[in-house]
Amino acid sequence: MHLGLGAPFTFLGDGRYPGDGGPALQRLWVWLRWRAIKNCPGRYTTSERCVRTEDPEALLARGGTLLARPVGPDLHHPRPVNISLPGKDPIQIFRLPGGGGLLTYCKPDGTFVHTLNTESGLARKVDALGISVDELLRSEVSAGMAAEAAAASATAAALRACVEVLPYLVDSEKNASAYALILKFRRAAAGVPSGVLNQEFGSVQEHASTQRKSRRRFVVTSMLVGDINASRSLVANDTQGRRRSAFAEASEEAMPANILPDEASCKIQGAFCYVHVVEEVKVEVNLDTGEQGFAEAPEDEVVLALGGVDFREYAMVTCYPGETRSRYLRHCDVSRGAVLTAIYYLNEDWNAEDGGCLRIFCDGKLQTRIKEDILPVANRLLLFWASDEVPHEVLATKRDRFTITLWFKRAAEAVQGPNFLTDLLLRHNPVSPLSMAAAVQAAGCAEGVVQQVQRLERLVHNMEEAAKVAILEPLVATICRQCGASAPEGAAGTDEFERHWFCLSCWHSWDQREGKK
Ligand SMILES: O=C(O)CCC(=O)C(=O)O
Ligand SMILES: [Fe+2]
Repeated sequence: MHLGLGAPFTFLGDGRYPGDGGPALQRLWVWLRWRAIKNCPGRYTTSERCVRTEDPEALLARGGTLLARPVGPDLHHPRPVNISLPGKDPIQIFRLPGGGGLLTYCKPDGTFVHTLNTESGLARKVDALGISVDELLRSEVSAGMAAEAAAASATAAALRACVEVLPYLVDSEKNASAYALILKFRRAAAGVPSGVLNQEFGSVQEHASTQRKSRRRFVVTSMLVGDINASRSLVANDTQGRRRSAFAEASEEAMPANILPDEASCKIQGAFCYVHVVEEVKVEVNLDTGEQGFAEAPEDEVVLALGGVDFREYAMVTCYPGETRSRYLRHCDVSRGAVLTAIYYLNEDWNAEDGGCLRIFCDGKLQTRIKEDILPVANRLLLFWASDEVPHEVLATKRDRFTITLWFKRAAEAVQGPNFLTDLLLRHNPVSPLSMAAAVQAAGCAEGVVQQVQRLERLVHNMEEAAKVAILEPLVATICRQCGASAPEGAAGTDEFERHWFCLSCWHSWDQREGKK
């Protein structure tokens, strides 16, 4: 039997992660019934009783996913990696030919809980377990045929690259991005001799370790795009030749901080920056201005509009697969309560024939006049207001199309809504150099609320997404929206404060004030 390593990436699963694994994973998928594990994209578990008593190797053999143990050398036979963590059930991982894997918890009563993992799901799990990806990859098949060896090394390189990037992302970024990262790296890896890949990824890793804490986000983009240089800020000339900075105050320190996080506060080489903002100008990024522009940055409407934008949502790496001619119909980015959309494109050698333009329409609900078609070429940063003034759509793409998107929002927007505490801790980041507490303070929250945010931040620090949700949800349900007290005895508000929780003492002080009137 041949496992078809020459045709990897054929996993279809439930259609949410096409290509995020190989034929062996697909075979497992159709053989047993799997259900998604909550908050763990690309990971599934099965409740089929018949496999509970079957160890992973027996299960894989019975499912036709594993060949009989080889007699001679050099047959495709994955070996398991065993992991024992103190206080946890032992884990056994089989990485499957072509990508993805079976991860099994071995219970003390002799039963097994099997999980099916797409390649990106596996990458996230490896990252969360803190195990060495090399160890896992050593279990990768060593294939005899050249084409198969190349495919196997492409999947291995992609997995390694993804696992190296993940520690620099926060949980929600990991969840949103791992799949796109795997696809991106795999494409980069296919056909590239592994020596070259190692060089590329190696240098990033070196860079990453020196920058670890302070500039994590920079690491990610620099890794993906390669030619983005650290510098100060984005300074631009508008069509009248006036120098303008799209980003905030004219102080060197505040400048990169206030609107874009570290990675984008850079000199963007060869990029165009379309700022569909106050005036409809197309501004070209001046490549050589460096810092000189700052002092002249005008106190104009752009600066005003971006003032108080203290939060951004997590960075989202997106892939629009070419295979399915993916597109995104006309819409405005209003649902997130953001002020500014920033999209960074990652596609080398993109041509008009590849489709996938971002089409921006002229302002107006029924307006069909096209303002601009923007090719998603590598290293292009696109900024536009996330308002109903900028209707746009992504035209059908013929190639896989990769982007990183950030939404920037004002503090007041970020702390709205009954679930704002969970939202803050799971989906939002303060714009550097603000700490979360400082940003929440700037949003006008009471000191008690700021302290709760700090406490909860510490509590869930370094936890996996699912654990964070499980811990935060019951805790925040009874925190007073007004003063931040933990108040199981309180009561929810009404009308526009429906589902907002308030402590008895806050209710009491409002009652008193009402009484005095
Ligand atoms: O990828 C793009 O060019 C735009 C995507 C978009 O409009 C969105 O995510 O809201
Ligand atoms: Fe959009």
